[in-house]
This record gives sequence, C-alpha cells and structure tokens, in this order.
Amino acid sequence: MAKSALITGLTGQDGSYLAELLLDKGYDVYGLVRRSSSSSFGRINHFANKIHVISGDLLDQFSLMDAIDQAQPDEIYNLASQSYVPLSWTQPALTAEYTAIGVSRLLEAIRRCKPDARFYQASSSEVFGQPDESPQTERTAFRPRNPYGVAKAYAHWMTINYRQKYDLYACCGITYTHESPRRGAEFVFRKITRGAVKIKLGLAKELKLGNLDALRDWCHAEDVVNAMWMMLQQNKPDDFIIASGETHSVKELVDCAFSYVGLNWQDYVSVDPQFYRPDEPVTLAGCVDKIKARIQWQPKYSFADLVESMVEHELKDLTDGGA
Ligand SMILES: C[C@H]1O[C@H](OP(=O)(O)OP(=O)(O)OC[C@H]2O[C@@H](n3cnc4c(=O)[nH]c(N)nc43)[C@H](O)[C@@H]2O)[C@@H](O)[C@@H](O)C1=O
Repeated sequence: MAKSALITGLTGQDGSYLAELLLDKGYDVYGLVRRSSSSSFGRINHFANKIHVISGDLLDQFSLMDAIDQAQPDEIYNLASQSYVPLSWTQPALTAEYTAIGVSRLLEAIRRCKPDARFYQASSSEVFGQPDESPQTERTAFRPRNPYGVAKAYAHWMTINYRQKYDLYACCGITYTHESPRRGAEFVFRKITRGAVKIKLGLAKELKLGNLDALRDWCHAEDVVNAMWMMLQQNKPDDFIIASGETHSVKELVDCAFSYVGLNWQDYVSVDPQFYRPDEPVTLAGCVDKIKARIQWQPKYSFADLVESMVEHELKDLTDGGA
C-alpha cells in the first residue's frame, strides 16, 4: 500500500518541492492549506490535481486533528511558518502563534490522533542567533536574536520533549537559508538574482540592499526537502543540521549574479539602511558531519549551481513577460 504524508505549508517553497518529491516516490500526498480570499496556489498549480488539499490552520487545534483523521498520514512534515525574519519584529505575537504555539497544537494533534506517525519539524539556523562557535553543530547552544528565532527554538524543544515524553518519532531538521526559483522575492538570494536580471534587461536601474558583509550558508530547497524525507526513513528519530557546509557573503552572491549576466555590480548596487538588521546573526555556517555520516545525505547543488539556476530562471521568466 502507498504511504501517505501530510504537509503543512504545502503552498510554500519547501512544501511544494516536498510534495513533488513524495509524489515521485508514490506517496498519497495531503496538504494543509490556510483558506484566504486570494489564491496561493501559484507554486503547486502544476500538480494540484494529484494531491489532496485539506483546509486547516496551525492556529486551530480541531482543524489539525480533523486533517490527521482524514489523511491518516504515515509521515507529517511541518513546514508552515511565518518565515520572514524582519516581519517577526513587526508581528512578534503572530509569529509566535504560528511558528511556536502552532507546533504545540500539531504535536498534541499527533499524539491524540496518530501517535505512530513520523514527524518532521522545520527548525532553523536562526535558533543559533549569535553562536558561540562556527560552524554550528547539533550541540551548539541556542542564542536566538529575533522573535522568529525565539519561536523556532520553542518549537524545536517542544518537538524533542514530545519525543522524550510520548515516544513519538519526532525529528528536527535545523535548516540554513535555502533557495530556489520558488523563493519569495523579499529574501536576499532571489532579490539579488532577479534584481540583476531586471537591470540586464533594462527593467530596473538599481538594486538596494542591506548588509553586504553578512555571511550565510545557502542550499537549494530541493536538496533540503530530500534531507527531510531521508530523516524520516531512519530506524530512530534524531535531529540534524541541514546545510551546505560552505559560507558566502551577500557581496559574493551579488558579484556572482551580476557577473553571470555580464554586469559590474558596483555600478548598480547601493546600501540602503532600511534593509539593514542591526541585531542579526552575521555569520551562520552549518557543520554537516552528522547528517553526512549518519544518513549519507549530500547536497547536489553547489553555490555556483544555485546562482546559475536562479539567474537562468529569472532570464526566462522576465523575458517571457514576468513582472
Ligand atoms: C534559515 C533562515 O533563512 C532565511 O532567513 P534569512 O537568513 O534572514 O534570509 P534573507 O534572505 O532574508 O537574509 C539573508 C541575509 O541577507 C542579508 N541582506 C542584505 N541585504 C538584504 C536585503 O536587501 N533583503 C534581505 N531579505 N536580506 C538582506 C540579511 O541581513 C541576512 O543576513 C529564512 O528562510 C528564515 O525563515 C530562516 O529560517
């Protein structure tokens, strides 16, 4: 019999890639979707007829229990979140409702309705904040520096506590920044690759950014969702860092993207204080020794591949009349 999986955050970048991966593997895929007045199906339209969409919300306990009753999932992936760090400062309570307490609701629903389901919680490198060490490992202390990181730290520890107290198969993947053509345009990787292409095509004249010296560990979202799935196929539940193991500065990313389209970035990029984050972690780097050794995960995309694939996507999209 085919396995079934329930994904929260189905319409987001990771949810859409994970749904496609699971469909390829023959799963019966259910996705939890928050109903809103505008359609949010842009990332899943091309396979929406192959999956089951369930209406529900991490803010509503009964909708989560109903979703689990309906899907009877073997695996549950919690990818729903308020995920934009600057917004967590303007909406800290809402961020906590979705990103922190939402996970308590989901864990309660699992323990009551389907305790044998395997659970993946999307943790984030933002839990490390200003870390004591670099690269960070699964043992590095959490020192979050923004409401998003605090909410993710809560969710991380709740997941581990439910594993210990109720013996759930529950795991946390601590993902570092991960990107794709499906990434929201406000995140820096997409903003830069799309910005460079717009300038190249004469659709924009300049690009305004924040801290060019910030260092991040960037992966492709396809590699990350593959790690999520692999984590749930192991004999025992465990927590892993999911990262590329390489760091690059925002400046390096700008240089790569502009060079790819034959432009000199210094002619077009300026720093605008509105995009600066005074208290943010400036260096995040993941140690991938554990995930490579224990479950043999390895990213397929290099940093250069990621830049190339995203710039190529924007060139096609904007030449085909995208906005
Ligand atoms: C793991 C983690 O990954 C993501 O969070 P993020 O790292 O904050 O992602 P981002 O693309 O917004 O910023 C990356 C870096 O780039 C710097 N930066 C410079 N100039 C601009 C700029 O103009 N815009 C933005 N957005 N960032 C800028 C910015 O200050 C930061 O140092 C989310 O998926 C989150 O959900 C998550 O869990």
